Amino acid sequence: MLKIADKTFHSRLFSGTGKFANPSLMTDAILASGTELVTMAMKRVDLNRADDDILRPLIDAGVNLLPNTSGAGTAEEAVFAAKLAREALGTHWIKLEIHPDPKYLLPDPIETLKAAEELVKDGFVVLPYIHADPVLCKRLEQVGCQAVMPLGAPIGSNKGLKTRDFLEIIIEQANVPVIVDAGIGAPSHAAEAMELGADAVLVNTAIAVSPNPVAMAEAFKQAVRAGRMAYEAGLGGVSHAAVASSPLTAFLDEPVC
Ligand SMILES: CC(=O)[C@@H](O)[C@H](O)COP(=O)(O)O
Repeated sequence: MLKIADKTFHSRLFSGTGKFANPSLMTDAILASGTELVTMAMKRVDLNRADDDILRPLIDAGVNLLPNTSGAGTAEEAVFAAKLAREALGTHWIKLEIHPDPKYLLPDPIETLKAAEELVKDGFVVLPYIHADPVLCKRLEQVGCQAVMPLGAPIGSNKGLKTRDFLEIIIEQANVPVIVDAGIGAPSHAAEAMELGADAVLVNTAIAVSPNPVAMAEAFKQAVRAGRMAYEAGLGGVSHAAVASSPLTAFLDEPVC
C-alpha cells in the first residue's frame, strides 16, 4: 500500500478528469481504473454549483479529490487557487501546478518552490508538479512536500518517459513518494515507470482521449499493477553480451543476472 501524508492508497494509479467526452464516461473510466485519487483543475469547476458536472460525479463515486492549481502562472496565483480549493472543497491536499508557458506547459521551478514553501507552512499537503529535476525534488522535499510529481514528458503529449534517466535519480534519492506525472501515453509507459520504482503514476490524456476510455483505464490499472509487481520481484540485470539461458549446470543457487 502507498502512504502519502495521512492517506493510504491501494491503487498506485492516479487519474485526471480533463478531456473526457462527457461526465458519465469520465466517471466510468475512473471507476474502471480503480484509482482512489483524482485531480481536477480548480479553473474548470463551478464551486457555486452543487451539481457541477465534474465535481458531483466525483463526489458520488467516493474518490479522493486532488484539486490542482493548473492555470496559475505565478506562486501568488497558485496559493490563491489552493486556498480557494480548501475553502470550497474542504481538502487541504493540493496538486501544485504552475506553468506560465501555454505551449509546453512546463512547470516554473522557482515559483513552484516558493508556493510550496508557503502552502506547507499553511498546513497544506503539497504535491508539486515539476520537471524531472533531482535537485529541485530534494529542495521540495526539504520544504515539506509530501510527494513529488516529476514529468515524463509534456502534459498531453503521450510521449512516455522522455526523462527516464532523471526519474531514476529522483527515485533513488527521494524520501517521499515519487509520482510520475504527465506524458504517460500508453499502459507500457506506466508499467515502465512502476518498474523503475516510481510509487505511483498520474494519467489523464491517454485514458480520456482513447476511443474506449473505460477499456483503456482498465488496461492502465493492470499495467500499473504489473509494473509494481515486477519492481517488487526484482528485474534481472541488463548485459551487452549474451548470457546463455540454459547454462551447463542444473540449478543455480544464485540466479545469473
Ligand atoms: C490532469 C493533470 O493533472 C495533468 O496536468 C497531468 O499532468 C496529466 O498529464 P497527462 O494528461 O499527460 O496524462
